[in-house]
Amino acid sequence: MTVPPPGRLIIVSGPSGAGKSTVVRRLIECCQLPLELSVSATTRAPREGETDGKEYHFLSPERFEALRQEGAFLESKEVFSLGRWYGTLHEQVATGLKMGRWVILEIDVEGAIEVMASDLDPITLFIHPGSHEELEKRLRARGTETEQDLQARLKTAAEEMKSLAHYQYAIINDDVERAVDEICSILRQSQGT
Ligand SMILES: Nc1ncnc2c1ncn2[C@@H]1O[C@H](COP(=O)(O)OP(=O)(O)OP(=O)(O)O)[C@@H](O)[C@H]1O
Ligand SMILES: Nc1nc2c(ncn2[C@@H]2O[C@H](COP(=O)(O)O)[C@@H](O)[C@H]2O)c(=O)[nH]1
Repeated sequence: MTVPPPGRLIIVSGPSGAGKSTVVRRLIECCQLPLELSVSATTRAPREGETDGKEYHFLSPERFEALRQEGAFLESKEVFSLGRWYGTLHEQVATGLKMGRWVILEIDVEGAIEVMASDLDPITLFIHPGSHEELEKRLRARGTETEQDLQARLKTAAEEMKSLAHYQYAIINDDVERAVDEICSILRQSQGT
């Protein structure tokens, strides 16, 4: 039986609305590496068009807390301080890495810093849109948040920008295809290291 080459862990963080999901989706489509997204668990409600198990595992607060108590999460955070939890499941990561996949965690800064301190040796990327004005424009255009939620996301964004120095690479997502090319080159260069 052939043993697959070892997998890698990749962390993608950045303010809500920076375009992380858009860029990661495209990266997985077009970068010739065995990339896969780790599907996080969350207690937030699904948005229109989101499917359980695809964008997230949508859980009740009780189920999420039970999993937390069991130690099922590599990390979990109450992102935006609005009572909604998000977490990376150990099993998602372990299964992907064992199969030689390059597993992408799309997670907030606090969760990312926790994973950086582990022995998983992640490649770390911080995606931002170039300006706070552009971020607000994108979040408003996406139209998925209430005004209260949007304001919480913008406030958190200002805080998250201060953590950019914790990351190995900062990517400006001013153009999706350009950002994807840049990230794909970074990942390819790290192959074999
Ligand atoms: N380079 C870009 N230029 C203009 N609009 C963009 C760009 N990249 C993404 N967008 C748009 O910005 C919005 C936010 O993108 P996306 O949902 O991917 O952000 P995100 O960082 O994953 O947000 P969240 O953290 O809230 O999940 C979307 O409507 C998306 O189509
Ligand atoms: N610490 C973690 N943060 C996570 C995880 N999954 C997503 N996120 C972060 O949440 C925000 C908001 O996501 P949205 O889908 O509600 O727009 C996003 O910016 C991610 O940074 C996780 O498992 N752990």
